[in-house]
Amino acid sequence: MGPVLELTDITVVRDGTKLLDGVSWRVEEGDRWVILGPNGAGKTTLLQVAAARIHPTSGVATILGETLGRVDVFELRPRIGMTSAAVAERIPRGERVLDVVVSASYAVLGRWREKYDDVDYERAERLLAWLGVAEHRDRTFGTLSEGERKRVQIARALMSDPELLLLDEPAAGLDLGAREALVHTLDEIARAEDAPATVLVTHHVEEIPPSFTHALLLRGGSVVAAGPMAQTLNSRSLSETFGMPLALVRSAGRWTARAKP
Ligand SMILES: Nc1ncnc2c1ncn2[C@@H]1O[C@H](COP(=O)(O)OP(=O)(O)OP(=O)(O)O)[C@@H](O)[C@H]1O
Repeated sequence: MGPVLELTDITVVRDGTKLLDGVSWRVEEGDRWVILGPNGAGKTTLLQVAAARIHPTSGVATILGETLGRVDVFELRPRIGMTSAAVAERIPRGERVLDVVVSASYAVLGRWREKYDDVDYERAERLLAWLGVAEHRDRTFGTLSEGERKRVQIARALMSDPELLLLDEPAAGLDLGAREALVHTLDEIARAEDAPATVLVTHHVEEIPPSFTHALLLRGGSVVAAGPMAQTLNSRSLSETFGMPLALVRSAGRWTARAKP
């Protein structure tokens, strides 16, 4: 089996601006990547290419063995689980939580017309339980707290048993307790025996689950460093990525960073 994702020298241009500039990146089965970079670095754009949501302007993007431009993306997308603010915005606020999750089996938002089997509902309930939000199954999505919504979205992303899981800032907007609980859950998901290759986008090294294996650092649409965590993520590479002197510390598997005086 080839790589889960392979990008070769991809560029994304919008309105004459290069949002991504010559990015090459390879994700193998079993890899768990974090993408770090400042605001506007191109992280979401990169994830959208990986999710087959946008095509690169130049370069080659191969996702799950299929090359963008030569594949029906509507067949490819259900094989990819994704959470992002943009996806969350499209979830109807009046939708029942259980339906938000179950409707992912057909890669549709808003439960209408499709028929689901008992086995789909059982899987959705198991996922909600795993994510710790089973008791909210009959609430409407709009009544949940931000942290609960993030968990429901992750359950939804896992519903179709994806081969690639993409998480765009899943901890954004969470309080400290909710963030820590989510990092723990993401760690559990990543450690699961049949876990899909996973990519997590964040601004904060504190949000990297201990079991994550690789890091890609992005600045101004270009890769500063990419590879196994131990060789890639350090004070020097992080300082270059964020354009300021930073001290990075790892303790008990978790990372913290602060500006150097
Ligand atoms: N259609 C567009 N035209 C011009 N510039 C765009 C367009 N879409 C996005 N951009 C710019 O591309 C850059 C990269 O955006 P992107 O959302 O990928 O960054 P990001 O690293 O995810 O940022 P953040 O951390 O703030 O979410 C930003 O500077 C953004 O303003």
